[in-house]
Amino acid sequence: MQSALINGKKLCCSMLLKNCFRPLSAASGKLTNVEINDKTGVAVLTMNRLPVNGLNLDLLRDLLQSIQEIEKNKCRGLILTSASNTIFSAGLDITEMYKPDQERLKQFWNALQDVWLALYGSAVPTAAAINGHSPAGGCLLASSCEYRVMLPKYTIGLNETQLGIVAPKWFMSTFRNVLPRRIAEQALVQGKMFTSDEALKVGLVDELVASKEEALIKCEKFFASFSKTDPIARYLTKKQLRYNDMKELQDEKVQDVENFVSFVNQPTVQKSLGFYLESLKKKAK
Ligand SMILES: CCCCCCCCCCCC/C=C/CC(=O)SCCNC(=O)CCNC(=O)[C@H](O)C(C)(C)COP(=O)(O)OP(=O)(O)OC[C@H]1O[C@@H](n2cnc3c(N)ncnc32)[C@H](O)[C@@H]1OP(=O)(O)O
Repeated sequence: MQSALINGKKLCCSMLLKNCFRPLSAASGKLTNVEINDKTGVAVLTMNRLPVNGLNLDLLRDLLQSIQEIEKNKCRGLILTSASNTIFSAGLDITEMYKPDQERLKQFWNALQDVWLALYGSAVPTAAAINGHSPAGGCLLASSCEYRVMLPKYTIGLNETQLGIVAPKWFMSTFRNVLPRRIAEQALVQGKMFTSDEALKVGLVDELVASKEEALIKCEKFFASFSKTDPIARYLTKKQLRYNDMKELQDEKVQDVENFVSFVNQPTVQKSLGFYLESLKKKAK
């Protein structure tokens, strides 16, 4: 039986998951759910916008609120996962970008920036239990965490170029923080979607496991590996390592929204998004 060291105590892994979760009510919005493991202090943040966890403005706002509440509660770790059995997140909800309301489009991008800044820069250690496909924005969220565990037979990657769109610099920095530069460059220009096995091989994910329960246990073990590390020293080290990536966006936040809005509104981009949405719908029929 697997076990993990939590607060200096050796605990059987099934004990880590059974009967010890309580909801963090302030953080549970309509589209996210947060539960804290009372034994370990680890929060599980579940995206619950089914069927595909498309990141629309509302889900992004709920995610931000949840991440902030988890930080406020000084949880020992944050595990990001999905309520779906097959999709971690389908990435940005394309309907937010196709024929958009201009004011909402700005708010949408601003919300994505804020979620990224909060997750990438979180003082609480972060991990992703990737229990399904994770394209584009889904991959961005997972790659912003410090550790990733994935289930087999799914795909993950930044596929923007395949959609005729260009991933912003901070998407690319997030990828480069995880992958060797050459692999990141090749994957980004190709818009490559990695299978779970390929993702493990290149280091886009840290481990593969057979079930969501196992993924959560692995994430708990990752957090337990910090039991002898000073939490403030840990956070300040992470902060320094990620400082340049975050500063780049913080300094250019307004310009970044403008770039996004102007890019998305280009007729050729609108056309690509329209075709893509149509192809997704046809596939669903
Ligand atoms: C010159 C330099 C300038 C630089 C400036 C920078 C400016 C920035 C540019 C903009 C960057 C924008 C970045 C975008 C990142 C993204 O995240 S884009 C989204 C990418 N996502 C995808 O490509 C995923 C697409 N979906 C799928 O591949 C599949 O749906 C799935 C594998 C996730 C799930 O498959 P399955 O289980 O078979 O479900 P489906 O039947 O396909 O889907 C069910 C249902 O959901 C709808 N849907 C799926 N994904 C999305 C989505 N991302 N958005 C909206 N809707 C989605 C799908 O159409 C089905 O709907 P219906 O049931 O038919 O209504």
